[in-house]
Amino acid sequence: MGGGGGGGREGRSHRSRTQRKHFKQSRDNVWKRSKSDPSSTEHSPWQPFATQNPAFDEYYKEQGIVAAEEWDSFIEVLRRPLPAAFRINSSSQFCADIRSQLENDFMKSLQAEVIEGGEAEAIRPLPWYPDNLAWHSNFSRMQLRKNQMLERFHEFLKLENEIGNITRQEAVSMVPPLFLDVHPDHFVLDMCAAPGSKTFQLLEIIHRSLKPGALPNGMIIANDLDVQRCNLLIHQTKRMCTANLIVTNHEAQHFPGCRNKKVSDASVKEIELKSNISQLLFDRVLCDVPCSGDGTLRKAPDIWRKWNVGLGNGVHSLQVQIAMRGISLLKVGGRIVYSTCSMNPVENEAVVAEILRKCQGSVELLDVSSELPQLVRRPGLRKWKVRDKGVWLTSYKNVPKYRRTGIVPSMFPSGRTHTDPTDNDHKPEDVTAITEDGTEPMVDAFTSCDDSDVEVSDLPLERCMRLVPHDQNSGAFFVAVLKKVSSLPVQEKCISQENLVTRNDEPNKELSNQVTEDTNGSEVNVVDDTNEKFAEEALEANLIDNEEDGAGLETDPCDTSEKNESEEAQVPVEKEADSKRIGGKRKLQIQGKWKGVDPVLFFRDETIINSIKAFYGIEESFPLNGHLVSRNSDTNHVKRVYYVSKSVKDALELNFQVGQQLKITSVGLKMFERQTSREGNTAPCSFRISSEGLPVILPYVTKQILHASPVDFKHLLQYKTIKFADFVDAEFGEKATKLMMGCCVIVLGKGSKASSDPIQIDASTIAIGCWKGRGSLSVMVSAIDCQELLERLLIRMEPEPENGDSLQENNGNTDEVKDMDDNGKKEESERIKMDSSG
Ligand SMILES: C[S@@+](CC[C@H](N)C(=O)[O-])C[C@H]1O[C@@H](n2cnc3c(N)ncnc32)[C@H](O)[C@@H]1O
Repeated sequence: MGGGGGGGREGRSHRSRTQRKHFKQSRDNVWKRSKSDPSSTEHSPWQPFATQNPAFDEYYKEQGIVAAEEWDSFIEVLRRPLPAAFRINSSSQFCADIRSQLENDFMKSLQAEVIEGGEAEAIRPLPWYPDNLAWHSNFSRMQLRKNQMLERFHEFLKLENEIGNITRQEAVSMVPPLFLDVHPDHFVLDMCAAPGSKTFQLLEIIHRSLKPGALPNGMIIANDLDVQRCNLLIHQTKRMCTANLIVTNHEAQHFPGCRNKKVSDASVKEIELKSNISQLLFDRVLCDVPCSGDGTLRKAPDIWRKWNVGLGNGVHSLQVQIAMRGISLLKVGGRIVYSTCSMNPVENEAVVAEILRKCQGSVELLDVSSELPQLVRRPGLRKWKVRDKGVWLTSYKNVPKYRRTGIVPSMFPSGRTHTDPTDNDHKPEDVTAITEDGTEPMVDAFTSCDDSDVEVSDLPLERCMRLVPHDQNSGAFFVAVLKKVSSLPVQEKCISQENLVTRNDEPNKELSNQVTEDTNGSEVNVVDDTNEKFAEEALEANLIDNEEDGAGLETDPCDTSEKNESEEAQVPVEKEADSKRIGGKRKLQIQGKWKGVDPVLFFRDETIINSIKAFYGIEESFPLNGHLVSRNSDTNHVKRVYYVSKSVKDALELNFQVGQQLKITSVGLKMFERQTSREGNTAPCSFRISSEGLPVILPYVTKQILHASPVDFKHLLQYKTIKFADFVDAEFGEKATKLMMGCCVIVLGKGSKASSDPIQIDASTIAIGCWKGRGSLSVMVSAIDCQELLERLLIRMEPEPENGDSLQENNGNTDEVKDMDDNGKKEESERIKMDSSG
């Protein structure tokens, strides 16, 4: 079995409910106007969003991101709602089934529906995405919701999305992980990961093509600054059922290096041989930074109103800092992808150029034009201008002195400072008068500049790529792929973490631009106080959180919370919930080290572990010792035990050795859950195997496991509880009575007498957790997972009328079974108390 989706996850419904609030805070569906939107009132009729902004037009026309003759088609497409796109989870057990359903069923049945935009197909695979795994639908999300003819397709998307078999994600947002070239043994850092659609994609890649029960050697650390968005990330990635993920909550620009200084260089090798790691270094880094988000205008038309040049300018320096930290944590030879969903060269090419300058040859901007050849992309710009306070600036030397805290040299193509102290130290009166509030003047008489002054970068920035909406009816994105070819240049000064987290806001020129290699032992090494100050400007600039979450929103049947949805659009991503300004100083993490997050602890209670091993007959080849974690030091009260892969185990051990620098908000795959039963202590093992963990441990389970015939398996999913005497395969019922009281595993067998087959687990094996009570067997799988499994079984299984086991024939027996079930269910549900607290 694959690592993903198919096994089912009980308790998901509960999780969905509790997480819904956060999902409402995504940017999905913002074509609906919020009640809090000042341009809409409770009583006024709905008004379409204004999809224009003169400052936007002027800015991008001048930057020349598309040729003048293309402008009209560019802007026309940008004003249209974004068509929906989604990706099939390539590591899901049902990946091939779902692809075939799309290719053979929906592609044809949807064709008849009204299609806007004049495209030929209702849905089609994205040509540049491998293996027909990503799909474009010409229906917008709004159409999918409102059009009854599309209901079946919409229901399919919702269910498969919730289960984790597909992920709704904007097409262009799927591009950066593909260029990262991730392998299953890679350590990957996703620096700004929430809401997690790219993290999910990365997880799919490392989990692809694994044998049942096998885990990849690699792992992913998914980080986000925002605690609430970390919850979204956790919710999103839970659907993947992975033991190879750590979710952390740090400022990416200060992500801890976890270097174990106690390990002398001489002994590093020895420690590595013991399969520990002495430092967190990554083979791949995804740097999908916070940005102005104007590439998502089609999905989030509220950005039309909010857009101003300050958004991009304000976040440039933070973007540089985050990317530089990523590079310092990257292994030599490793790849980093820098991406934004903004079209603005100041957030894109300017950042890449600054990285290249800072790295002085230790990082190479890769030419990836031969990768994904069917993806239409535009080369990066080598020439752009900076706009500030209504003025076009072609070079830093034109920046008035009083603006030099806001506009930095790295925003310009040359990156040069031109530090002539007499330059431009006056405030142009007209500029001040018009643009004091930071917004763009509408009338722009004084802003023209001579194009002959425009700087041209001498760096190969054409290797960057910009995806524009009218090329392939998508959103916009910017991607640059870089390779670290040698260690970063070593600078004399290393600034400690303490210096970074508490300091004056005064720019410190001496410290500017210091970058040191993390392998040199500095914990935090991208230092630029000037940048820090601009990063704060970015916070004030009301940065736009520009990503889709794709997951839970759509699954909320009571989709009434317009307010929440659009309020989120107004909340700055960079609000830094945990940062406070005190007396002009900025302090991070003032709420203590853990900020309410309990540390992760290894679970080493041998009595419990041995009882689990003995009860389920878990083979020795499945490593349990050292791979189990919990958040509770009192093992008597541990309710859930999580499983971590070897790579994650190594990272956790390192984290202990370095004084728990990583603030971990989520780790591990829920493997065992304490289960209490009204029947008393009759169950010899108080932990059940959770549905998430089952696919991983299944090949190693030798006791408490039975094959059921397709018809009995289906009845279990349909009716949830069945008395032993009522199974169609009497032998199965008999064997079930002989199981020990407590949790057991029921595997879908192939024939009518499946109970007599030897149990063999392969990639197509379907299994569920059940509870063996005194008189019956009860399914321990959530309703939605039962529904999904049933639907998959119905598609997969051929009716076999002649042997009495066909699904059709079985459907004829429904009443009988249902009656039996109703009794059994009542009886059983009183006895089994799912332990969902704590
Ligand atoms: C463009 S979104 C990332 C989208 C995500 N990669 C995905 O595909 O779902 C940017 C994210 O950066 C986070 N963020 C903002 N500032 C950050 C910082 N200094 N460090 C880490 N994350 C930050 C925001 O909370 C936001 O979730």
